[in-house]
Parts: sequence; C-alpha cells; structure tokens
Amino acid sequence: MLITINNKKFTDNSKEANNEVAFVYSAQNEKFCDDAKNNGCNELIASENLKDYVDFSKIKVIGITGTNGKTTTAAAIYSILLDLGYKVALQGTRGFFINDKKIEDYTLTTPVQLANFEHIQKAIDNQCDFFVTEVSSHAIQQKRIEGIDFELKVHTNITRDHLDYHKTIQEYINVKNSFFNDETKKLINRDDKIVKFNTKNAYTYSLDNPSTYKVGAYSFKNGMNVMFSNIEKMHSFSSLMMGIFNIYNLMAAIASVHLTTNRNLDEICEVVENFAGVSGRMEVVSNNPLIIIDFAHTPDGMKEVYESFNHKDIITVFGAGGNRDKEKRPLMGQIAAKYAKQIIVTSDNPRFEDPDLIIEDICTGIKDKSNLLIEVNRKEAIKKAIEQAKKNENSVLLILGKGDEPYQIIYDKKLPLIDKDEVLKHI
Ligand SMILES: CC(=O)N[C@H]1[C@@H](OP(=O)(O)OP(=O)(O)OC[C@H]2O[C@@H](n3ccc(=O)[nH]c3=O)[C@H](O)[C@@H]2O)O[C@H](CO)[C@@H](O)[C@@H]1O[C@H](C)C(=O)N[C@@H](C)C(=O)N[C@H](CCC(=O)O)C(=O)O
Ligand SMILES: Nc1ncnc2c1ncn2[C@@H]1O[C@H](COP(=O)(O)OP(=O)(O)OP(=O)(O)O)[C@@H](O)[C@H]1O
Ligand SMILES: N[C@H](CCC[C@H](N)C(=O)O)C(=O)O
Ligand SMILES: [Mg+2]
Repeated sequence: MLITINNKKFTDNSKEANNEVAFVYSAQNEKFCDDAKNNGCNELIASENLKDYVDFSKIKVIGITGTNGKTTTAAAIYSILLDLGYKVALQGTRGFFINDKKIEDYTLTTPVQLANFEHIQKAIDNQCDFFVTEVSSHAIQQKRIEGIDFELKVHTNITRDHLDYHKTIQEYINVKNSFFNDETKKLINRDDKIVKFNTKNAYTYSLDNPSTYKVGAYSFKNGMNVMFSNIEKMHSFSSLMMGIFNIYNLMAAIASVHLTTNRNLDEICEVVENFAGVSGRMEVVSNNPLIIIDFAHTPDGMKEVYESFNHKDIITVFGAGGNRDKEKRPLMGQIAAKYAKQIIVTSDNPRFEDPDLIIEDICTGIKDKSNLLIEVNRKEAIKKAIEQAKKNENSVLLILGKGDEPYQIIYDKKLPLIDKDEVLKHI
C-alpha cells in the first residue's frame, strides 16, 4: 500500500515504488528490493526506521492484545477517554474511528505497518491525544506494529485461537508473550496463568489473584455492579453489560485510562456506565424470548458466554469458520454439549470448505446427540432456534460466532447475512 506522511510518500509494494515513492522493506517483502530499484526507486527504508517519520511525542498509543476481548476493551477505553474530554482515535476489527466518526471500514484487526503509521499520523493531524489499537497475534508475528512507541500495552487473556496460522499453541503463546517482553508500561490480567511479561513497569488487574486493580465484589442485577480496590482505596462502577468476562474488559479499560491519564479513579468510574458495549458482543436483541448475539468463536469464548447463563435453559446456534483452525471445532461442540439444553449446529463462514464437513467436525465433540439439530442454512437454523425458544419461558437463545459481521463468506464471495436481522424477522 502507498501512504503519505507529511508530504513524503512510502510504499511496501515494489510495484508502486519509484523515484518519488520510498520502498519500505521488512522480512515480509525484502525479496522485492531489487524490483523496487528496477522501478526507479532510490530510497529504500528498513521497516524499523519508519518510526523516524512520525512524532510519537505528540500522541499516546495504547495497544491491546489477547485471544478474546480486544475489541470490547479497546472500545471501552475509547468511550471512557472521549467522555473525559480527550480526542481519541480507535483502530481494530470494526474499523478506524476518530472522535466517534468512522473513517474506514476494515477487514484486518491490525493493519499492515504502513497503514498503522498512516492512521497514527492522521490521528496526530486531527489533534488526537490518544490512539487506541487492537494488536492481533498475526500483527506481532509479522511485525506490523514495528516502530510504534506504545505508551501502554494491555493484555486481556491467552487461550487458543489461530492455530491454522501459528501451528502450535506454544508458538501462539510465545508470540503473544513477546509483546510484553520490553520495559514499556503494561497492564496484565493477573488471573491468566499463561501470560509471561517483563515485570518492569507492569501493573495488574484481576478478580481472583492479588493485583494493582483488584475486584473485591460484584453483583449482576440490571447489568453489573463492581467494587474494586487500588492501593487500599475502594472504588465502584456500574454497567448494563453482562458476563463475568466483561468485568475483566471494563477493569482493563478503567485501569488503562487511569495509567495513561492520571485522572482520579472515581471520575473514570462515573463515565463507565455510558459505554453500552460493542454491537454483536453479548448484544440482547430480544427480551421475550431472551435472544443474545455474540461473537464467541473459540471454545473458551463460548464457555464464557454459556457460564454467564448458568441459571437458564440454553439453546445455542453456532458453526465454525472454514479455512481456519480445525482443531477447535470438536472442542466447540464439547463445550456446547456441556452447557446447552438444545444445540443447533450450522454454518459460520464456510469459505472454501464444505460446510457439511465443518459441521461433522464440530459434532464429533458432541457425544449425546439427542438434543442436537443440524441445519446447514444459518438463516433456517436461527428460525428453528427461535421456534424452540418461544416454547420455553426459562430459555435463553445464544447465537454465536458472527457477532455483527454483515455477511457470510462462501468461497470468496461475501453474501449478505446479519444474525440480528434474521432474529428480528421472527419475533
Ligand atoms: C496470513 C497473513 O496474515 N497474510 C498476510 C501476509 O500475506 P502474504 O505474506 O501472503 O503477503 P504477500 O501478498 O506475499 O505480500 C507480502 C509483501 O510483499 C509485497 N510485494 C508483493 C508482490 C510484489 O510484486 N512486490 C511486493 O513488494 C506486498 O506489498 C507485501 O508487503 O502479509 C500481507 C501484507 O503484508 C497481509 O495483508 C496478509 O494478511 C491477509 C490479508 C490476512 O487475511 N490476514 C489475516 C489472517 C490476519 O492477519 N488476521 C489477523 C487476526 C485477526 C484476529 O485476531 O482474529 C488480523 O490482524 O486481522
Ligand atoms: N475478556 C474476555 N474473556 C473471554 N472471552 C471474552 C472476553 N471478552 C470477550 N469475550 C468473548 O469473545 C468474543 C469476542 O470479543 P471481542 O470482539 O471483544 O474480542 P477480540 O479479541 O477483539 O476478537 P477478534 O480477535 O476475533 O477480533 C465476545 O463476543 C465474547 O464472547
Ligand atoms: N465468524 C468468524 C469468526 C472469525 C473471527 C476472526 N477474527 C478470525 O478468526 O479470523 C469466522 O471464523 O469466520
Ligand atoms: Mg477484535
């Protein structure tokens, strides 16, 4: 891609490089350096030197990584900072935003290095005080975040995902942990047993283990009420959001804002209530019957959602994405079987795989098939699940995996399908 920073042009694609456009090379594209030169380019810049072109003293960058909760935590930080009167940019799975305005739609959670720098410069040009970004494991591994001077690095949790790309869970864990190797100020979830980090400038949050920001008590009535301590002082906040994992996400957000602004914690807690959550994440789309849409697409993400509804009869609809981690499929089936009264297995984004075979993979994890229904057509599956939900007053219907994705990917085509719209057709 070609970008302009302060009137200077850069590209990471040798085909776009010439005597006016510098070629930025990294492990990803260094094999094309000669091609860039052949195209008349006489300025080749190593990716680690790109940082010399952006003035990081003008903006505080907050990066959030972890298997789950990046988008939610990033959005909460963004919302709190905006409410406290700061100018803020946000970049992640849902796009690129500046001060509540959507600037770009996205396909990647963390874009390539040049796009990161272009966005940070755009945020600086818009006088933003903060740049909040999700950091995916792909981005760490491919050094898409190289040269970014982080003010704070935030960890949500490490479970399993993306083994199609990282091959082994250990490699995935190593990549995630490598983000926290240096002495940058960092905020770590103390209840995660997997994370390893450089303890210099480390702060922690938790529900179970001792930490800097430690939850003491919480209750779920009309959302959540949470009390936590920081240096022996108690603070509290309320939110309409649900799920224990959202307590973690909100604690991470509150602590992040505290660590980067030095504002008083009570002042921060007061505006947490204004954050209504991210669409497609634990989103209640109907109260009677109770129907919730969530983006959980890993065994752990699903478990977290199901555990939040232990007191209900769970009906669940989900599938698994094609051409992605296959090993997670039976585990997803297993988790659903453990918690749900009625399971409807359907398609997610089949991509280039046969949807029936993906479903078969999931079903190998479901030993007792008596409450299992297979419906390959996602729209039909949702319709059938709603019929079931209407028959049971104590039910909750949990439709998982796609959140607010506006399409279903079949081969390389994106066909319109929005879980929420399908639900609204039948209630
Ligand atoms: C698997 C993966 O991550 N692939 C990424 C990888 O692709 P690639 O190695 O095939 O790239 P490539 O097309 O060979 O090009 C490599 C480089 O050579 C350059 N090039 C290429 C040809 C040429 O003639 N001259 C030249 O200079 C290109 O401009 C590019 O800079 O490098 C590309 C650019 O550097 C990325 O765009 C691409 O992301 C693809 C699109 C992708 O789908 N990635 C997904 C899996 C991803 O990153 N997801 C994460 C995780 C989301 C989550 O947490 O759930 C994300 O951050 O979104
Ligand atoms: N802190 C958490 N711990 C465990 N599960 C969570 C947590 N936060 C969210 N989840 C689950 O993960 C799903 C995805 O949440 P979110 O979009 O915030 O994560 P993400 O890390 O950005 O995901 P992705 O990498 O796919 O973009 C949610 O819908 C929810 O089911
Ligand atoms: N419904 C989705 C969830 C994908 C989440 C995404 N961030 C990824 O894993 O690439 C799928 O599997 O297609
Ligand atoms: Mg995300």
